[in-house]
Amino acid sequence: MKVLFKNIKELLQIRDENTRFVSGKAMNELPTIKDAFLLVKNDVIYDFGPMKDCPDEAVDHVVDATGKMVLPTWCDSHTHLVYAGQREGEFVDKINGLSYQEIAEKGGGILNSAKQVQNISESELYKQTKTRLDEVIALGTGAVEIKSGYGLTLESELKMLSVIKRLKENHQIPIKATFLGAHAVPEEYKNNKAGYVDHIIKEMIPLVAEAKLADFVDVFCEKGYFTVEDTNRILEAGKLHGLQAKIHVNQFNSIGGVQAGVKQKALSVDHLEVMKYEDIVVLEKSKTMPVALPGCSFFLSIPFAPGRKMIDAGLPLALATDYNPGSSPSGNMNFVVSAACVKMKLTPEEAINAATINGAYAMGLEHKVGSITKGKQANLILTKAISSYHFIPYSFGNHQIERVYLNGVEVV
Ligand SMILES: N=CN[C@@H](CCC(=O)O)C(=O)O
Ligand SMILES: [Zn+2]
Repeated sequence: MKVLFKNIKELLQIRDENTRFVSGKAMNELPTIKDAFLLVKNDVIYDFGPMKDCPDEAVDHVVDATGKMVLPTWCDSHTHLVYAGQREGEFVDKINGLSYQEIAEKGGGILNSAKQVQNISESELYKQTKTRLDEVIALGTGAVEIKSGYGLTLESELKMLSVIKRLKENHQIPIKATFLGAHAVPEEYKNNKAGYVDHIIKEMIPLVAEAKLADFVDVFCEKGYFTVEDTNRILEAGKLHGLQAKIHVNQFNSIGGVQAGVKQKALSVDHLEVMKYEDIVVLEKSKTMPVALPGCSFFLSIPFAPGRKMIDAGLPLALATDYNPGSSPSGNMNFVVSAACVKMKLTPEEAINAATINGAYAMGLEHKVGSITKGKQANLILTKAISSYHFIPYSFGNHQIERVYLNGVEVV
């Protein structure tokens, strides 16, 4: 199957295959070609360049992109898409003055979602999640990471991971699965957190890894959840079973989670709303991708990750939605890109890099998606007719997507 996009007003995020991510000053560069063509052959980007070099060959389908732009689909490297029911009651509690921690203390929060996941069938959980996945694809997401962590029992964690496995089988976009058994301490272990950590290490991780249900291991390293010591122990166990780390750190407190992530060679450290000087410094010498989640900051009214500071210090940065029922009930990467510009003072170039190539790296998918590169999967956004790509983050709360293509085939 051959598809030719021609007369593209501007083709965004052109990279060679050696660019794995961009950092520091380079984040402010977004390589483009104006008046371009792009040829898809057999699901992948086969060729692209200026219109004057457009090949004159028979194709199955031509897309005339006059006035419109083409860019790689968004890479959302941090989501909790698998959950049951909703938690809008907590949203109202929050409006009425309760904090995230206070809601968790009275049985809401992650434990509320865990109860709902424990009481739902796998097929119903799959159905609810598939709807959300289809929605985010329509919003331009073309690669996604999905975590467990609302099961908190072996059976329910496996249920969540099995749902992710089925999504992988039935969807065209690359999906990575992360085991997040250490998301919260379940009710049964309320007075025995060490017992739960042991259960994760001795029973859960070996089974999950053996069944090949996860690509990564995650821990919510935070006061009231899991300590740095717990985190190190769990990540070591994950490593022994072939699971690389991607962890929740510094959402409310800087307690050494970033340092633990770097020590354990985590692929990413995510949240980072509260960053000390030493947290930024330790990342400078690592290959760990910092991931900011502006939707969570917006929804919980907590600080935004200091993205400007991190990029100015020479770091890379990725952006993700954190789509989940408690702290970010939205999987809209278009909003995330806008919020990063408005609230974190990223330029449109930095935000687009953070939401594409750097997001791909944060999932270990940079060889497959995240840029317009020959041989990468042809997961593409065709915008509406827009005056410049700055209009993408500028038009916040809206989106500029006319069509989404997966493997070169129009899906929306
Ligand atoms: N912070 C920990 N986990 C999720 C929120 C989970 C929830 O509130 O249900 C997050 O990434 O924000
Ligand atoms: Zn999260």
